[in-house]
Amino acid sequence: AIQHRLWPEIEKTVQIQVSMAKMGIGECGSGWQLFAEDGEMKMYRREEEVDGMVVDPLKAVHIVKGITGHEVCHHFFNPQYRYDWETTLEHMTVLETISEDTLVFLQTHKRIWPASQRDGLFWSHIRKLPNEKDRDGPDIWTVVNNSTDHPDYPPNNGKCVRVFLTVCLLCQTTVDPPKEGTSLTRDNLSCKITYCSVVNPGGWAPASVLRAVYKREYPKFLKRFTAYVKNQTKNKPIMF
Ligand SMILES: O=S(=O)(CCO)c1ccc(-c2ccc(C3CCCC3)c([C@H]3C[C@H]3c3ccccn3)c2)cc1
Repeated sequence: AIQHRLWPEIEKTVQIQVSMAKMGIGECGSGWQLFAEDGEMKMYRREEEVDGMVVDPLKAVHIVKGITGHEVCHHFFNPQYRYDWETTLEHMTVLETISEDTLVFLQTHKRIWPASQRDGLFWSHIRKLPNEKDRDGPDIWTVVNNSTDHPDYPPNNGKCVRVFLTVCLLCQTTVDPPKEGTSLTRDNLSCKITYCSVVNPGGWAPASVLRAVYKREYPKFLKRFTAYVKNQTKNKPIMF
């Protein structure tokens, strides 16, 4: 197949992001502070600024029962579900369908006072990865989102400030085998979700405001998104 212009960047970014997502918090370099915890969900951030702007990297780990990594990534990647779970979204369009596993999105997020409204333009790629720990075990699934350019939508030419983001959702499914002679049900499934994101707000916004927004929005986002996937899949056949 002919190679798309973004393919080399996608390949490299996915490898880097997946290897970073696989690292434990300890290995990931120091400075991670736990800033939110809710049951199995733990959220860490590092306080970092670039040109005086808050770009705090975020790493969240969550363990959710009853769903698979494929189901989580499927609902995160596909545009048709996004308005159901992404509450800060004002508008979303797919600018380009590079392939069935690679899309280019343009999204505007609801304005967060006193910051000006933001939009994001990024490629999104979904991929199944071999399970290196357990060759017979379920595959690992990932979605990587990374800011990119598009000739028709240059940054900051309308009402929105363009954010620059890199996001990696990495999902590892675990199956606890059912008792002899009983069939596999969703009670035998659990999924370890690692969500990493770095969002550069693109234009100045008060650090205190941004950190308050992140502290409120990220836990809400991950809880709402995982609850959405559980609800969407509970009466459907398991998608491995
Ligand atoms: O995981 S994704 O790819 C899912 C596709 O939508 C993703 C996630 C988050 C963002 C995003 C973009 C802008 C902002 C801010 C920056 C200054 C003012 C708006 C925030 C901050 C507000 C925080 C936030 C955290 C989680 C969810 C939404 N909102 C987040 C974009 C994409």
